[in-house]
Amino acid sequence: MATYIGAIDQGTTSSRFIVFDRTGRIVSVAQKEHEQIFPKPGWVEHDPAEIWRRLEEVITEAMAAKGLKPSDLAAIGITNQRETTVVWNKKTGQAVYNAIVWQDTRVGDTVAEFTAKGGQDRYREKTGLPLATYFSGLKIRWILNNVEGARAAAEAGDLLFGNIDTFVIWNLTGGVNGGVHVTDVTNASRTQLMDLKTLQWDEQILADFGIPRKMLPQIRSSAEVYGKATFGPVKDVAIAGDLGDQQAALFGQACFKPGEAKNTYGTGCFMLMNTGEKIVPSKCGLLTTLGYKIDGKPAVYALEGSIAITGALVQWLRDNLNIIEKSTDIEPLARTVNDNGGVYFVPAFSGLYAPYWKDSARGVIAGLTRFVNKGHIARAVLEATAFQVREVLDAMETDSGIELANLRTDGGMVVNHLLMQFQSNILNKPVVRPVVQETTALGAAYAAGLAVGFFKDTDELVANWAEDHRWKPSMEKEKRDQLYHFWKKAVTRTFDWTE
Ligand SMILES: Nc1ncnc2c1ncn2[C@@H]1O[C@H](COP(=O)(O)OP(=O)(O)O)[C@@H](O)[C@H]1O
Ligand SMILES: O=P(O)(O)OC[C@H](O)CO
Repeated sequence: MATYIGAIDQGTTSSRFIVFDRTGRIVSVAQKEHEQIFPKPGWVEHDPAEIWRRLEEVITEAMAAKGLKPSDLAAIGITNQRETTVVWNKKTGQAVYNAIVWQDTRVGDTVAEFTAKGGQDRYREKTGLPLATYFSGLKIRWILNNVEGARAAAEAGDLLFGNIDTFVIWNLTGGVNGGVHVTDVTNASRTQLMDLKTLQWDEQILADFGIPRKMLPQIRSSAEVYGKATFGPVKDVAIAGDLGDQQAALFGQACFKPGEAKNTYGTGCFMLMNTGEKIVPSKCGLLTTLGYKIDGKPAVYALEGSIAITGALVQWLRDNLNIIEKSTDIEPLARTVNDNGGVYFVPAFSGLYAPYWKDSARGVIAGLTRFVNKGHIARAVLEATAFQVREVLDAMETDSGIELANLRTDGGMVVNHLLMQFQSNILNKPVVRPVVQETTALGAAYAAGLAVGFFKDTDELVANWAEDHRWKPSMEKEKRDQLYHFWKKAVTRTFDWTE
């Protein structure tokens, strides 16, 4: 009998394959980064063929490392960077253009055009989302309008659209030889093409954006069997879970009750609160989105605060300024100084997401003097994450009417003690990290395991959650208020930069 569950986590920075046991502990893991392609300012792309190759490599490596056979896995779940848009030819399997990554701002003009016609919130009631460069719908439109022959091929039924989940499942289940073309409600909710209530593609928005219905995947639940893997090391294993990565982290953190929330610190930062079967509209700049849907049960919704640039700013310091060699160097560098030296770094590299939704904002380093050194810059980089999370948490508490007793965290940045302590100080709340920090992959594994009966129910999953570390607030109110005041002031300096 199969003793494990596999999870593919295809993130913005890297791809992982993780094998979990029944208690949610990691048995085997392999991870590989892929190239970040920046063809022009504000453009961000990935090569879908490279992503698929990296996945083949990490699956092969993680299975081989522990001598695992396909029959050792009860099922595989998929989780993925959301919104990132791939359009490919279903006869050749080749993408017609690179994947346009969620952070890409190339559709800024189209957003402005649609906003001028009906306001930024014209699709909010139906989709939960404001018009912004972030979501997939306008990215698909860009490909159809700008890649030679793409629109005609799409209309002829030769092209398929998918977010990364769809592209991976299609390839994993046979590709040109009968791959299944599906997505789940959480991923579909990020396209701005799905109606939150009906959980179906919305014909009016498709017509407005000029997107042929036939290129879209079928929308399914997040936990059901979609097909079987055809790829060697996992051949015939059921593909049974699909969740966007932030929703997967909500699932992996066992936030199954309304009012429970998590915050994931990766390339960007994403706070999600479970709102149960209720669709809660936001008045404070959050998104209304799908939380998850278990097959045969009602959909569960969420409020989300999305921040585009958090860990990516650490990468930028490493790759573009070469101030550090690796991400972990930022903490010792930031510890060479006592405070930020008056520096505030607002990383509006992709405009500002929640709670502002301003595509035309661009990054700013404010408060520079000759006193400032690279230690202060490093500190300002880390503090930028914490300040942005404070803005989102304030919005979340107002929109939901729920005050969080503490903040459950996960993601690549939560190993950084300086950041987590500052986060707790600036929120004036305890910040908590669970034992298994790979909650994203764990959530996908949980969904797949529930679908095939490997796990009985969500109560069994709640019992797996265990606290690893807790940071407690230790900052005077006056100091906290002063820091936050200057952060807010620095944010205003980013507004309306592009014209
Ligand atoms: N010690 C650290 N301090 C601060 N940031 C870190 C540290 N280690 C990793 N990071 C950042 O965390 C991010 C990777 O987190 P991860 O959750 O793997 O991201 P993703 O799922 O978006 O690919 C990178 O942007 C990296 O810069
Ligand atoms: O790949 P991550 O973890 O940065 O997550 C990206 C988000 O899904 C974008 O919405």
